[in-house]
Amino acid sequence: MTQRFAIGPRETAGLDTAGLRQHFLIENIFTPGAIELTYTHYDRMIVGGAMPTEAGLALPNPGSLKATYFLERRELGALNVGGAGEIVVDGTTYALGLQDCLYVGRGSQQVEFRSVDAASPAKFYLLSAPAHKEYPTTLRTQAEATPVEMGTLETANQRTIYKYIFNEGIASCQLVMGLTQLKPGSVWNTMPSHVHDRRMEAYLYFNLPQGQHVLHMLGEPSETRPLWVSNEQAILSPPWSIHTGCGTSAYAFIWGMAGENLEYTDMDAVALADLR
Ligand SMILES: O=C(O)C(=O)C[C@H](O)C(=O)CO
Ligand SMILES: [Zn+2]
Repeated sequence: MTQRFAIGPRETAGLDTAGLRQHFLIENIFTPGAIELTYTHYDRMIVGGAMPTEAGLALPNPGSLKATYFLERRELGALNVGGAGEIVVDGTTYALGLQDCLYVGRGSQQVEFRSVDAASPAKFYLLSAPAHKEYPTTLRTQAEATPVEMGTLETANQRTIYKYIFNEGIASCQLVMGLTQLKPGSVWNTMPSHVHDRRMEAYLYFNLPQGQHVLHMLGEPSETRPLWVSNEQAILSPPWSIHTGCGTSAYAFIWGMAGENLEYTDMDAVALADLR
């Protein structure tokens, strides 16, 4: 498990492109036959991916957690963006189709990720945050994640937001997780932009057609910075940072947060005129 330290707005403003990428971009989320994990000190979120092929992949217990097992003091969200898959939690098997999400509660000792067909492997995007109590392990399919329509085609930000783990969906200690799909012809996400100083956020950009990319924007509203992102790469978004993106085509992304509360609507909009 690699590690990222938390840095503040002043330090961020002084970074060059390589420095910005080193702190805020996670280039490798899905490796066939492996689990990739990055520990960020923003709200101690762990961001990663599990891409099982022929064999199942067990959630490891990285030494740096100093825990008896990964979820001894943590909760986990896993959202599948690949082929059909299964997650086995302490002997119970959950089937996850495309864009289904499993919440795994604190105290679950053995978690294994499997693909139904190694030729079309599942890709489980993983987020894990510290947890103070046990909530039941719960599956929510995309069909159950009530869609909310936002934006318009005229402003190129027409999109559907699916919420899975939040105060009115799957119960959790602090993890919030969902997915946004842009409509064809729309390219702007999280526009108008916002910050939420009470929670960090992580983004996985995916469903980008071959050769298309996203320009992700971060930084304080008065000091923004661009970062080019490829398909299936993730971004760390500090609580003080805007996070908005513009693609060279439509795309999707998984957003996830940890921090003070579970209310999706807890965000402070930034007026376009105030962005610099
Ligand atoms: O496109 C959007 O708007 C989003 O998906 C926004 C994220 O859900 C988010 O930033 C939640 O805080
Ligand atoms: Zn946000």
